Amino acid sequence: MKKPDGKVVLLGDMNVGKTSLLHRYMERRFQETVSTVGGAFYLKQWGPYNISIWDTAGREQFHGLGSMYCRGAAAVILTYDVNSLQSLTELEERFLALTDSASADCIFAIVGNKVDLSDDCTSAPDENRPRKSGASCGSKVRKQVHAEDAIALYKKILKYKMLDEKDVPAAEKMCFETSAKTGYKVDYLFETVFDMVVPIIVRQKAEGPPQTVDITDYKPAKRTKSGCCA
Ligand SMILES: Nc1nc2c(ncn2[C@@H]2O[C@H](COP(=O)(O)OP(=O)(O)OP(=O)(O)O)[C@@H](O)[C@H]2O)c(=O)[nH]1
Ligand SMILES: [Mg+2]
Repeated sequence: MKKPDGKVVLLGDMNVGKTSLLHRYMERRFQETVSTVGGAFYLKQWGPYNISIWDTAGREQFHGLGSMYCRGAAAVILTYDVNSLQSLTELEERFLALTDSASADCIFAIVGNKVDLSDDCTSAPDENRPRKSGASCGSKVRKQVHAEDAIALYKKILKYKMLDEKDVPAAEKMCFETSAKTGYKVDYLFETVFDMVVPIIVRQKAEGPPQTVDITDYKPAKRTKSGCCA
């Protein structure tokens, strides 16, 4: 297997459609999924580079693995379901801290999936009315999360990472709405992210492997009978 040059990780609550987005992009179809256990990855050739795209489990019981998958990541795709405000809230409360192990110049994309269930309900919410889950809008449900909510989260992420807005891609560019079911904006999402990841890969390669000690390589010195080291 070719060694990946860079890493992109999908994070987000269970059921938001991370696996379905990856299937749609890599296999060009929408198929029934089972809830992910642990994590899995695909390799994507992008120009001269191999990019690994990691699909992680949203289930709480696998939460501890998240920061391991994020280690050294050049991009993190934070995914929510546009019909679940809770799934957006979880990104900030549960998933953002997992990205501490990502590359220092990691880019963040925020993706609202399942727009096919509500895409005729894009008008701004009535601020005086609570956002009721499942409220009807024509034949579809009213969207619970709007583009401005995702943009607000992006700005919170910048604060959390202590990044200046002028040094990173604009929020409007990094917040996407997709449908893994219809394929809406799925290619656009991944390809925008891959293009942005290339300069990070180039820098990571120029700097060489991270200066860390691999403790699995450690072999204790042989002890002689007298207790001194050989
Ligand atoms: N209508 C619609 N359903 C979707 C879409 N994407 C995913 N689904 C459905 O939502 C459910 C969950 O999708 P998954 O891709 O397994 O979700 P996940 O985020 O990988 O979930 P975990 O692996 O548990 O973290 C499945 O029944 C999918 O068929 C979409 O864009 N539109
Ligand atoms: Mg999954």
